[in-house]
Amino acid sequence: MRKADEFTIANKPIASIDLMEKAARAFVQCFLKYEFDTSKSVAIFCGTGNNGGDGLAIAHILLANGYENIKVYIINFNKKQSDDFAINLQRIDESGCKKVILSRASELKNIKADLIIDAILGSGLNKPLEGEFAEVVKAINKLNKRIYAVDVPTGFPTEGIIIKEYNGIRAYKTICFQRPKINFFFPESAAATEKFEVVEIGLDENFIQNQSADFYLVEESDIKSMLKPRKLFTHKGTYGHGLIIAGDTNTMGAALLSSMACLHAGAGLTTACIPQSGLTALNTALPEVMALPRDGMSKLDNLEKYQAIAIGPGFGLSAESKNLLKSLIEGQKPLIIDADALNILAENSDWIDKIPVNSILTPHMKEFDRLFGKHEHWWERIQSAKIQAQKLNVVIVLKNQFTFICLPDGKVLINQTGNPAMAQGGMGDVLTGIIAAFMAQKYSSKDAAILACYLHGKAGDSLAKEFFVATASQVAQQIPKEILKLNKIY
Ligand SMILES: NC(=O)C1=CN([C@@H]2O[C@H](COP(=O)(O)OP(=O)(O)OC[C@H]3O[C@@H](n4cnc5c(N)ncnc54)[C@H](O)[C@@H]3O)[C@@H](O)[C@H]2O)[C@@H](O)CC1
Repeated sequence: MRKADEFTIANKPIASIDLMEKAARAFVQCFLKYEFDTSKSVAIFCGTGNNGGDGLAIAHILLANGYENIKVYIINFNKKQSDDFAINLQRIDESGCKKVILSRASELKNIKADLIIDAILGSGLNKPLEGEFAEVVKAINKLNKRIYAVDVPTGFPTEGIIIKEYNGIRAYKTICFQRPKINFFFPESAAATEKFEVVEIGLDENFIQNQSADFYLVEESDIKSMLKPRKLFTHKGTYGHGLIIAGDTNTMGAALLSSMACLHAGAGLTTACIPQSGLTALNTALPEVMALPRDGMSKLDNLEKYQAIAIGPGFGLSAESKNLLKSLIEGQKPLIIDADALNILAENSDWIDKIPVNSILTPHMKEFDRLFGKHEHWWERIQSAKIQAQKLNVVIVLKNQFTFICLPDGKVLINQTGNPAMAQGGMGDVLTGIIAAFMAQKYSSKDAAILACYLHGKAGDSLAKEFFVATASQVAQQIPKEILKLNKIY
């Protein structure tokens, strides 16, 4: 972003002070959507760099928008001011806005504000907060008011390790500029901000898009361009055959959910490879799905008829399950490996290097750590996932609120769809079934993983508008509706 900022200033007819003004306007426009009661008092805490400069510009724009009770607090601990901060300080002085300059944290007393805007430090943070900065932030957090952070909560690193003892601003909402910061996608960011919203500030988009980066956001436009229409004269054979090897006596539901998702995400044929004990349940719940009883089997024949093979949901850890997984790994056909199959792999780590290339692994955090070692921080976990995806030549779908799709070329795609209404058992089984459906339809492993993660989350997002909780079966059934919204041409 810093490079984009410099490029925009150098190549577009815009001075850096005007870019700051644009950023401040974008912040205020977003802020006013939520805080339209202009009788509220607002305390704006400003550092003396460009983040603080934004804060000052926000103050005079809020004044112009009817907020009368605005006070800026200048955190003057660094003593050095950026040029644009200095210009905006002069503007604030001319506007007559109330201003307090703080040279020490202890001078911060008797703050009576309904709302707080944090513009002390932004993306320029270069080390964790300490000393006076840590003290002043502690005092601001203690006020227990709704805090809106400008671009980044003070003390929160935009990338890299987020320390466990996070001592920065605890914002209600962060309104950030042009692109979300990578670290907002890690669960540890919950300590720094409850929500974040991205606003456009007019940086050069062509420049940003052409930058080489390790992290990419999955956008709806990517999904639209990937989805293939279902054409006239096609038949079930056109859309491939997915095999779901899943379920055990007490976990048959996982096999049903996965198979149901494979069906709804468009595989031409779906076969569930389950224990005999699940046949009645399968035939009753999903008459479209075929059954392949696997009792006593340590190897499956005729695998060439399946275009996608998923293994793991509710699969169990029995000797029989282990033998079956081993034979499939030795078969060198790409697999979708989930849940218990990942746990079996973790117990047999010498198999990991033999996973067929172009396979897709779908671990959640704990499964990932069981496979590849314990990680204290999400940043480190993602770095490991990147390395492993490259080394093994597989796709690793690291599941969380925001799912990271790590590709064999070292890129990491971030899926932004999905929501807490989906926090319920069975969701992972459904995701596995959707991936299998796209693999069956001859999408590459990469595209199948991206499409499945996006549509799975999108289905949950649609359901969350209507339901407090979205169940895994509902998500599976919602998938064809989501595909239709994005791909209407027949
Ligand atoms: N392209 C962009 O992203 C734009 C950025 N703007 C603003 O500019 C901000 C970045 O501004 P700056 O680079 O001036 O940096 P900041 O304003 O974030 O920080 C100011 C200075 O504080 C010092 N500092 C860093 N860590 C510290 C610590 N732990 N304790 C004490 N001091 C510390 C550093 O010397 C740093 O340069 C962004 O967050 C955003 O708010 C906007 O004005 C417009 C455009």
